[in-house]
Amino acid sequence: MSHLDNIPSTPGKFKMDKSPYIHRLRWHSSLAKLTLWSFVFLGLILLFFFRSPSSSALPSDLSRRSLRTYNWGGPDWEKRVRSSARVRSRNGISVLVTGAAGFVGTHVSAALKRRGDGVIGLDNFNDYYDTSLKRARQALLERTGVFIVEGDINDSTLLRKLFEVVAFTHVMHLAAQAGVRYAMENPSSYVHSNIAGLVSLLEVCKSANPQPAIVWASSSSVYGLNSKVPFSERDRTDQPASLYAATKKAGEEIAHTYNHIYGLSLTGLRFFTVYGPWGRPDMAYFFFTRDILKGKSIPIFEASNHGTVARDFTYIDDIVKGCLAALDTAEKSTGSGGKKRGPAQLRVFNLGNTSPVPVSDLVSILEKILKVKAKRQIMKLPRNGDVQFTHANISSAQRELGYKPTTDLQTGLKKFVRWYLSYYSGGKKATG
Ligand SMILES: O=C(O)[C@H]1O[C@H](OP(=O)(O)OP(=O)(O)OC[C@H]2O[C@@H](n3ccc(=O)[nH]c3=O)[C@H](O)[C@@H]2O)[C@H](O)[C@@H](O)[C@@H]1O
Repeated sequence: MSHLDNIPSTPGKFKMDKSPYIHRLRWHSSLAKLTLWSFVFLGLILLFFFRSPSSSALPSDLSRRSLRTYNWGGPDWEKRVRSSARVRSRNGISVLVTGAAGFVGTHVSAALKRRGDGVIGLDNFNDYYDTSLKRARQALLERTGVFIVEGDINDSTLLRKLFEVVAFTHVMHLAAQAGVRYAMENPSSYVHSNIAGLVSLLEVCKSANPQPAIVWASSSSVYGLNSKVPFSERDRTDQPASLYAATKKAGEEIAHTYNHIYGLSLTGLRFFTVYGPWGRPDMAYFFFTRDILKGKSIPIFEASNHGTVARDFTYIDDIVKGCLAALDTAEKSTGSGGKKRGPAQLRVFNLGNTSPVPVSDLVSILEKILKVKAKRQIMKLPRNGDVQFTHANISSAQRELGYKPTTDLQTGLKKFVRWYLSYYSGGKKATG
């Protein structure tokens, strides 16, 4: 019997003894043991959080994933950061890319590096989906010379350290809790990443000297119940249909505040259902592919009265071009030392494809490419945040960013499937 077995788990486990004296003695000794073990336990927890001076300790009331600790710091680490952030082309920029092991983050980081910009990635490698895919993306970036620092955007000590080591000219902020439906399961992770994380990042950016210009990922979901099509940046965005959308909308308002008070240059990009190679396994096109190949049935949502559900699916390469153009046209922030010195740029752009495709057509395209008939299971659109359709008006991005999507869904899905088959035939399994 282990000595741990003596510790009562609940006061209810105490039995009444005949002698009140013996009872009191036992009670006192048990209480002493309980106190002792409580201290030992508390000590262990504190040791866990503070064992390294360069590890981050985060408030415990946030999401489960934020309790992780990360190791960073030291001369070797700083050397890697500097080398990765070194600008190698004339007029190049140095960019901190948050969410660099994510789908869009990986593609944007690689594209920036390819043209000679300095890039440092930051990612917390959370387990919202298969982390081995994130690690594979990390390995891919490492081969191109991009170092991803492991850490959370809520860790302001780490962020400040990064700005101390590198005078970033730009921040490409892509770290977020993504996914529309998962917000019902884990609401706090959306608040943690998309609101608290954004504020933590902007706080450090506003105090940096020089302040960087920031481009960040908003979402088409901010249009929510808006029924005016195509969605224009001027349309109302005050009817979000999911908590995810609400946190992205909150992000846009927070961006306004930091622009207004501190002179930060801020550009929000409303992405429309981005897809492509190295994509996110939680997205429909990805798990439809997996399940069609497995012979599993796939749920296809349909609105009431057999209404079509459609998305303005946008190919990753088009999105990357939009991101780079947003960075290149971003004006400098105007503040310094946390003080605004003049008005600064504040923009928001739709980055979509401008041709919505019904989800059932997406499935037909996949069937053709995979040469497998899907087991379609038509379901009512769940009332958990999904909107019936999205459709981007991109004239503003076209005018100011030179943004012009060129990949249709069929071409883009072919490229995705080619990647999917080669990635998962290389011994990797699509889990889920
Ligand atoms: O555009 C955006 O801003 C958003 O795009 C996607 O959200 P969503 O369009 O809902 O993408 P999927 O989850 O891949 O769904 C695509 C379509 O398939 C439908 N769907 C989804 C899941 C399913 O089981 N069946 C089904 O028919 C959805 O209703 C939707 O019309 C991303 O997941 C969000 O992170 C992103 O912010």
